[in-house]
Amino acid sequence: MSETVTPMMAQYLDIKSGHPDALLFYRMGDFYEMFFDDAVAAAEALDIALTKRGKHLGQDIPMCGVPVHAAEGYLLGLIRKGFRVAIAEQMEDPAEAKKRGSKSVVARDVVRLVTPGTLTEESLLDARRHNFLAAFCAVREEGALAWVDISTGALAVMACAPARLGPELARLSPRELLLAEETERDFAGVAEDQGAAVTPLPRGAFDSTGGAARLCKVFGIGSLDGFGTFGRAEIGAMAALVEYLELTQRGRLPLLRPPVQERPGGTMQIDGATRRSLELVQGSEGGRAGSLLAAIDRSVTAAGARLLERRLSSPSCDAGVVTGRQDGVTALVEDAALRRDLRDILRGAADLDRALSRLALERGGPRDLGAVRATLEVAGRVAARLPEGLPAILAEAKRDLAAPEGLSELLDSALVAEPPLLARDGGFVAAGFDPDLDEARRLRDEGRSVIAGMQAEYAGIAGVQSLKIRHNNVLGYFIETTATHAGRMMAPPLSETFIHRQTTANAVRFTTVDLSELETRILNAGARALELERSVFDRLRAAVLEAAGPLGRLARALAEIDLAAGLADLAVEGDWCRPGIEGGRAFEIEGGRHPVVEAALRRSGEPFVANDCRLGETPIRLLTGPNMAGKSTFLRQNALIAILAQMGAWVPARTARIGLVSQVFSRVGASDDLARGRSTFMVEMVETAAILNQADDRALVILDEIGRGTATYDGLSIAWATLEHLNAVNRCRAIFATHYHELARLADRLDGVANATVTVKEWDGEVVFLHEVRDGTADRSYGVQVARLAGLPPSVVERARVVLDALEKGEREGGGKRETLIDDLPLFAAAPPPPPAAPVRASEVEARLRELEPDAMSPREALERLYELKGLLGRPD
Ligand SMILES: Nc1ncnc2c1ncn2[C@@H]1O[C@H](COP(=O)(O)OP(=O)(O)OP(=O)(O)O)[C@@H](O)[C@H]1O
Repeated sequence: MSETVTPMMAQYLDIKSGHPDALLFYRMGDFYEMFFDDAVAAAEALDIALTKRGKHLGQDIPMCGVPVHAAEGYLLGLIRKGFRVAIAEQMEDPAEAKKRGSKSVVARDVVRLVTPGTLTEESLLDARRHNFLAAFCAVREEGALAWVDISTGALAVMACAPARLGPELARLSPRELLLAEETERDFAGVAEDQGAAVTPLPRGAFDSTGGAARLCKVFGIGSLDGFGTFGRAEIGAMAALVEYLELTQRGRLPLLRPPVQERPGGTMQIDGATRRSLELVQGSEGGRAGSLLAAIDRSVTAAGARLLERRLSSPSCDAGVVTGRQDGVTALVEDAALRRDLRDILRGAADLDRALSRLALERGGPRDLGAVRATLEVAGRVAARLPEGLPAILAEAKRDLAAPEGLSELLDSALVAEPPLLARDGGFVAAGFDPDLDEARRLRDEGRSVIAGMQAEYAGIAGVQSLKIRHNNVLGYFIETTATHAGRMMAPPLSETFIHRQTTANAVRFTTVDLSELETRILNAGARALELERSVFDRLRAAVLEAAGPLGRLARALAEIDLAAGLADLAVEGDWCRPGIEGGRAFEIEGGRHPVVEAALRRSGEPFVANDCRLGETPIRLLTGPNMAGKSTFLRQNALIAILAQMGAWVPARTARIGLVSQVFSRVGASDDLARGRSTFMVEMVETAAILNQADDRALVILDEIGRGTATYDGLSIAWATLEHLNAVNRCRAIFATHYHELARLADRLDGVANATVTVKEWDGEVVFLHEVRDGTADRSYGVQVARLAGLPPSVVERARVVLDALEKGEREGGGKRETLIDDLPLFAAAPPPPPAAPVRASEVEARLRELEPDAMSPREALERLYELKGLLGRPD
C-alpha cells in the first residue's frame, strides 16, 4: 500500500501529523493547498471550490487552495470561524531540490501557526483595538492571569483567583486563552462566555521553576526581581505565554515589553454582565457602534484609541492616578491652541508599536521602517510644541519623546520618501546612502538603456524595423521578429550575428553574443543591488530593534498625549466638567447626562434633559416613573459618569463629586440566555445574586426593574428583599428603578433610602415625557398609554384600560384578591370591543397616498387621484 503514497504526499502527511489541530496551508508555488479533511472544512468555511488531486490508499484526495497573494483575507475568514492555521512554506528553491534528483520534493516546514491571539498582520487586526492572548494558571486556590498583545509587545500579569477569571476576561476580552490541559474543563466555559477561544497546553508549559528561567532568558536578565515580586502562578502564566509564542512563531519571539504587574483592586471591578449592559466598549449589536467607547473616541492615532479602550475597560481606584490623568486633560482643555496643534501633528504618526512588533518577528518591511521614521518626526514636533510647566503626566510624556540617538538621521538618509511594503523587490534605499548600491544600480539601469540602443542597431543591421528586444523569465533578453523576416536572419550573413533560440506560433526569437553578455552584466548588477538593499534593510532593522526600549516608551508617550488631547476635545465640545475625586462616599452629580443617548438625540435635533443625582446622605435612590420616562437612561448615565471619572476623563455634567467607586454593578434590562438554558428570570436572578453577594460599601449598583420576569407578588417580594439587603448588608450606593410603586413606602422606613421619580405630564389623555428626575414617587405607570404610542391595536388598548380600571378599583376596595377580581371582569367574548373599521380604511388611503408622486402628475391626474381617494373613504363596508 505504502507504494501508492507519493513522496510529496508523504511529506505532507509528515508535516500534518505535527499539527493535528490546525488546518495546514501547504505551499505549492503560488498557492497554499489544503488536502483531505482540511480541504473539506476550509472549502466549506471559505466557500471555495473543493477539487481532487490524485489518490491516497486508493481514494481520491480532496483538495482546495488559496492564492498566496490573497492568503491574508482567507486566513482572516478562517480565524474568525475559530480555526487555527499552520503555514508550511517551501524552504528552498525548487531548483535546489531538483539537484538532488528529479523525484525529490522541495523541503517544506511550518514557519508559523496562526491563531486568534497571535495575529500581527495589519489586515488581520483592528488598528484601534488590542488583540490579547491570555494565559490562566491555577495553583490550588490561587491563580494568575497573564496577557500579551503580540502586535505591540505589551505584557501584563495579575494574581487572579479562579472566581475572578470571568470578570477579568470580560475586562480584557482576549481573543484566545491558554489553559493547562487539566484545568480546561473547569474554565473553558468561562472563557467561551467571554468570547475567547481556548487552547489547552500541557501542564509543563505552566511550570514556574522552568518558567522563571525561560522568562529571564527572554528578557536577557539574571532574575525577575527587577520587574517585581511575582507569585508562582504569575510566573507560570507568563511562562505559558512565552512557550506558546515560541511554538506559534517557530522560535521567533515578538518584542516583549517588561511585564507590568497589575494589583487586584487597583482597578474598578466591573463584571461581564455589567459591561454588556452599560455597553462600554460594545454596543447592543456586538460592534463598536452605539457603545460609550465609540461616543468618546476622539483619538487621532490607533495607539491612542487602544489606550482609550484600555483605560475605559479598567478605570482606576487610585485617587492619585485619576487626578494625575485629569490634570493632563485639564491642561489641554485650558489651552485650545496647544490642543489643536498637538492633534494636528499627531495625525501624522504611524502605528509604531505594531511596526516594531512586525520587525521583531521578521515579518516587517521597508514600510515599517518608514513608520518608525514618520513617528520619530512626529515625536520631535510634538516635543517641540509642548511648553514647560505642564502637569506631570504630560511632562513625563515629553521626556519620553526624545528620539534614540542618531536613529532619525539614519532612517532619513537611508529610506526613500514612500518605501514599499516588501523588502523583496528592493527600491526602498535612497540614492546616495550606499555608494556600492548606487554603483550597482547605475550599471543595472545603464544596461537597460544600452538595450534600447541595441534594438535600434539590430533593426538597422537586419533591415527589420519591427524587430524588438524583449524579456521573459525563461529566455531572459531576446530579439524577436515575425516569421516573414526571420528567414533572412537565419541565413548567412545575418545568421552569424543572430543566433536562433526559439520559434513560436507568431514569432521567431534570437539572441546575440553581445546581448547575452549585456544581459549577464545587467543581471549581476540587479542581483547585487538587491543584495545590497537587503543588507541595508537588515542594518536598519537592527538599529531600530536596538532602540526598541526607548521607542516603546515614545509610542506610549504619544498615545498618552493623544488620549489626553482627545478627552479634552470631547470635554470642551460636550461642555463637560472635571469631576472631583474624593476619599469618602460622596456621589453628587449636578446636571448629569448620558453621552450616548444625548448624541443620538442630538442627531434627531432633540434636547437631552440633564438630571441631578445625590447619593451622599441617603445612598439608595428608589426611582419610580412611567415607562419610557427615562429611568434606564438615568441609571446608566450615573454609572457611566463614575466610570468616566475614574478613567481620568471629564464627565458629562455641570458639576460632579465622586467618592472613589470600587465596583460597578448594573442589571438593566433582561435577556434570555437560551444557549445556556436560562430563562430571562433566571438570568436576572443569577445576576442579582452576584451583586448581593459581592457589592461592598464602596460599590455603585444600578438595578432596573428587579423581579419583573415573574408573577407580580413574587417580583415585588424579591425586589423588596433585595432593596433591604442592599441597604442593610451591602451598604453601597445604589439606584433602584421599579414599577412596583408599593416599594416607595420603604423609603419612609429605611434611613438609607429616598424616593425619586421621573416626571410626565398628562395632556389631553396623552402622556408627555418631561424626563426630569425629582424627589418623590410616581402615582402610576402609564403603561397603557405607552402601549398605545407603540401602536398596539386600539381594541387591545381600550380593553386594557377597562381591565386596569377594574383591577385598580378592586385593589382599592378588596385588598388585592385577584382571582375574584378577574371573575368579576366582564369576559372578553361577552363584551367584544367594536371592530376597528376606520383604521383599516385609513391605512389603505395612506398606502395610496404614499404611492403618489405629486411632482410627476398633471393637474388632471391629481384631481382624478383625489376623487379616487375620497371614494375609498366613502366606500360602504
Ligand atoms: N434625560 C432625557 N432627556 C431626553 N430624552 C430622554 C431622557 N432620558 C430618556 N430619554 C428618551 O426616552 C427614551 C426612553 O428612556 P428609557 O429607556 O430610559 O426609559 P425607561 O423609563 O427606562 O423605560 P421603561 O420603563 O419602558 O424601560 C430614550 O430612548 C430617550 O430617547
